[in-house]
Amino acid sequence: MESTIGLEIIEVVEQAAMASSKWMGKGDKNTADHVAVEAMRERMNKIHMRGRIVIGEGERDDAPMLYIGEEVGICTQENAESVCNPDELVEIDIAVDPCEGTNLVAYGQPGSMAVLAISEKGGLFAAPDFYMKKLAAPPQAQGHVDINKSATENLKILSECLGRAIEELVVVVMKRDRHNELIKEIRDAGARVRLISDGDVSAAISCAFAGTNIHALMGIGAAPEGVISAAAMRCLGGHFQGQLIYDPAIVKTGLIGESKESNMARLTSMGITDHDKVYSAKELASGETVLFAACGITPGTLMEGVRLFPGGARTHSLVVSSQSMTARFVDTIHMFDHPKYIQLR
Ligand SMILES: O=C(COP(=O)(O)O)[C@@H](O)[C@H](O)[C@H](O)[C@H](O)COP(=O)(O)O
Ligand SMILES: [Mn+2]
Ligand SMILES: [Mn+2]
Repeated sequence: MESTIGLEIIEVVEQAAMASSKWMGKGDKNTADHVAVEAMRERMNKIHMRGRIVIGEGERDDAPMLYIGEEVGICTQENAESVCNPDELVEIDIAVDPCEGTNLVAYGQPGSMAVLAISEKGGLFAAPDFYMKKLAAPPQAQGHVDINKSATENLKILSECLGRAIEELVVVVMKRDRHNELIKEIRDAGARVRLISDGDVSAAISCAFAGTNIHALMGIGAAPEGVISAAAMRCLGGHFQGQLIYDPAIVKTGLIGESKESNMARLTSMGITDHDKVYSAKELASGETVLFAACGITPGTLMEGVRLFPGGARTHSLVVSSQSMTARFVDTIHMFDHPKYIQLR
C-alpha cells in the first residue's frame, strides 16, 4: 500500500491546502473549507485505489462530499473496469480533514493544514462526531504519562522522561472555558501554557518532534481529529491517548447532542459499549499499515503555509508511515498553466 499511495497522498493534501489558501485571511471559513473538500476529493478520485471515507465531513445528508461511507479512488468510480480490476486492490479506510482549522485560515492565523490518514479496511477507529479528551506527548514519555493521572502528575513524569525542569515544559491547550481549571493547574505546577484557538492536530503531532518547543497537548477537542492525530503519533512513536466525552456539561461549547443520556445511547447504538474507555494510539489507528499526510495551509510549528506567487505556489508537507518508520518533509513548487520552466521561489 505504502509504495503506491505514499506519494499520491502528498498531492491530495497539497491540492486541498492550495485551494484553501486562496481564501486565507478573507474571513470566509465556509468557502475556505468547501474548496479544500472539493480539491481533496477530486485528487483522491484519481488514485488507483478502492478507498472508503471513515472520518469525513459528516453524514451523507449534511455533507455532499467526503461524507462518511463515501467511496473514493478510481476503482470505486463508474466504468472502473476499464482502468483497474477493483477485486485485486486492497480496500483502504481514509480519515480526512481537508481544512483542519477553518477559522485559522479565515482569519490568517497559524496552524491550519489539510490532513488525512489511511490504513487498510478496519484500521482506523470510526469515531463519532463527539468530543475527545486528549493527551499527546513526545516518544520519550510514551507509556509513562497517562490520561487518567492529573496534569500535575503528568508534568512530573514528562519532566523526568525529557530531562527538563517542569518550568521548561510547554503544554498546548485549546482556549475554551472547559479548560480553565486545567490551565490553572498546569501553571500552578510551574509549566507554561500555550493557548490555541483552534487546530489541535498540529499541536498533537508537534509533540513528537524535538525542536518544536511543544511538550504536551492536554484537554478536550474533537474526536475525529483525535483519530487523525493518533494515526500520526502511532507512526511517529509519540504518546497519544483519547477518551470520548459525551457529557455536554463537560464540553461547555459546541453541539454535542441533547443530553448525556441520549449521547450514551447513541454510542451504544454505534457498538461503543464502554463509553469511558481510554484509547491508545494503537487502538485508534490499529491497522498493520498506517500512513498520515499533512500540508500546511497557514504556517505552523512543523510546516510552512502555502506561499502563492504569480503563476504558481510553494507548499510544505509531511508524510509519515508506520511501515517504513519515515517522516518525510516535502517542499514542492507547483507551476500552474503549464509554463515552459519551473521558477524557484
Ligand atoms: O480547531 C479545530 C477545528 O477543526 P475544523 O472544524 O476542521 O476547522 C479542531 O482542531 C478541534 O479539535 C475541534 O474541532 C474543536 O476543539 C471543537 O471544539 P469547540 O470549538 O469547543 O466546539
Ligand atoms: Mn478539524
Ligand atoms: Mn475541517
